[in-house]
Amino acid sequence: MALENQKFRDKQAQLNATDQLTFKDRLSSLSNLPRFFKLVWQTSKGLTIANCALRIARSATPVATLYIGKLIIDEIIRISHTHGSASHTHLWTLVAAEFALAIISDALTRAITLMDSLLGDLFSNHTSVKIMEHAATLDLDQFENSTFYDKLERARQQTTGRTALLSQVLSQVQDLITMVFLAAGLLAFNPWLILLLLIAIIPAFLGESYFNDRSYVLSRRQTPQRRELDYMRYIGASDETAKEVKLFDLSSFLIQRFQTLANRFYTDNKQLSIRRSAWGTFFAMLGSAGYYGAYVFIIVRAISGSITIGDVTFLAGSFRQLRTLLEGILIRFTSVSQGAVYLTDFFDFFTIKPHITQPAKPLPFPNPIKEGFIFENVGFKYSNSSKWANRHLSFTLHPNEKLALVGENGAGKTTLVKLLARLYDPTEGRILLDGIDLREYDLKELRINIGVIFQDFIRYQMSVAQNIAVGHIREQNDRPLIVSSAEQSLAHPMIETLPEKYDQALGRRFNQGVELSGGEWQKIALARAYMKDAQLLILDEPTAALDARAEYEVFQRFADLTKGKSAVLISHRFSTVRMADRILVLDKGQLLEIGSHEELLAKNGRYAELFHLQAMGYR
Ligand SMILES: Nc1ncnc2c1ncn2[C@@H]1O[C@H](COP(=O)(O)OP(=O)(O)OP(=O)(O)O)[C@@H](O)[C@H]1O
Repeated sequence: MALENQKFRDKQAQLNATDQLTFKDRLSSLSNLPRFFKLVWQTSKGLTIANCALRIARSATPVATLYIGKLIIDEIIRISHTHGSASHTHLWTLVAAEFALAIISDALTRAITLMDSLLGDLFSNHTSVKIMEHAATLDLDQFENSTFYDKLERARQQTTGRTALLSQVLSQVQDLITMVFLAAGLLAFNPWLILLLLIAIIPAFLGESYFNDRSYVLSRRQTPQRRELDYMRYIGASDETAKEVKLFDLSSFLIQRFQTLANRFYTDNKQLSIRRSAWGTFFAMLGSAGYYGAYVFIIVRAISGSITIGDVTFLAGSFRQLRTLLEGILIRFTSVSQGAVYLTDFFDFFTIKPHITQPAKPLPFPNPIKEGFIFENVGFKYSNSSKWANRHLSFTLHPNEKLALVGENGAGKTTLVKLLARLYDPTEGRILLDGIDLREYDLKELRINIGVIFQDFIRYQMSVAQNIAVGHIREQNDRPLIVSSAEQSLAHPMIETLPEKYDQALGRRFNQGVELSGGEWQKIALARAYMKDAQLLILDEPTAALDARAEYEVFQRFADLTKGKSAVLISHRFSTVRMADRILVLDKGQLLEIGSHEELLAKNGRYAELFHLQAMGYR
């Protein structure tokens, strides 16, 4: 079975527009259901049990109602044969029983709907949390891969879409039990009726099955476009993009692109829907023919006197209900198996494993760092690119050293610091810390000891305090630490001017949020770096948005604050760069020069060239 499952998965992975799922694939996708129910069970044991119990009770009511109906009719005929002289008590007792049953049955249906919706909401929350938890363990590299994104997207859809699957499977079981009761009556009368029923239903089932396959294949093929459509919808109407959309007058460009995509969806879906509807009508006609065939048969038997009028109503009622139920079950089978196929995507997401993981025997991070970080012929290639972003990098970042990275756009500066923070592992070569491969160290400790602020830091739509605390979220309640971090990054005076100070909500997305300027945001982001006592501080263009005075002050302080620590700075401003102990010049991912400001000027190489170029601009 495991092998079968694996084969099925492999097949899923290769699925493209021309592939179709066979009946066998559908059946094998049902093997996802036990895992699915395990998740449901984990969501709420109480609600799951209550739901099942109510459904079992509800499944017995249709046959009981029909049978009481039959007894009522036979009783009426019996009384009418006596010209009304027989006692009516039994008749009214039967009517009262049917009435009570109708009320119970309605109440059960409503209770089941309630249970379904409660359990569905909880299930959706539970699986969303699971997805977030798992996504948090994955590598940055995996997030940058579009196949991964499609998987994540499909898994996300499952959290809400699959709640329907839950009630479908439970209804399926409930209807099967109901059918057993009803079929028992029909079988006792004439087994051929059951055969007639099957002949009437099977074409409809096969048709439904075929069209569900087609719509699954279509929807899978459309996943990337759907993401693009959502993206268009987002940039067409969001607070973050409104400024540019207005200034560049992008709305008609975006709308046109949205419409082209949306129309393509519509055309593809329309063709399928029309074909589905035409065939559906034909199969429904076949079903009706089967039903009326059986009806005629029952009537003929009643005329010949072999069954009572009560039997006719019971049998015709049973047959009609069985047909509806069986049709429902068969049609639902296709959507259940389709749902189960989608579940494969959901469970597949959880099979994606990160590569950057905790080593089997993690070493404690050295404190203090004694020999520093040594790059040994390090090279790195992004998995979605054939180009080397870094290559042949060999240098040492000494303890307490302030190293600046310089290079043109795309030279590989950010990539280098991502390797230092182990957001990626080198494709070739290795990075040593105190003589031991970085991969040997405890990952959590490593992240605590290396503080990084990237140029594209996130502006969280949360309070000022929370925006700073994200630098070391464990300390989110340590207000004095948050304030002192803000003082160090020079954000404190600005925060003091905000109406709610540290509790001020930032960003416009939520009520009463305040928007900050680019430089103010940058000071807040810088404060994150001071939240933890990291031994290596990495600032990737930390001051690009700061004015000249603020930048000067930040770096005056930075030198003080990073005493006894190593720091890596990325900057395009040479006024900042020259404050570093050494400067590493990168060109196309490779090390071109390394040395102090004076040494590199004396060398008169690329650094000197870039420095003079910028200095000229100020003269
Ligand atoms: N996530 C990614 N996937 C694929 N390629 C990437 C990715 N990020 C960067 N690159 C590529 O790697 C190379 C180095 O990029 P990197 O961001 O390290 O440059 P940088 O020196 O920091 O540039 P800048 O000064 O513009 O910030 C570039 O050619 C870039 O196109």
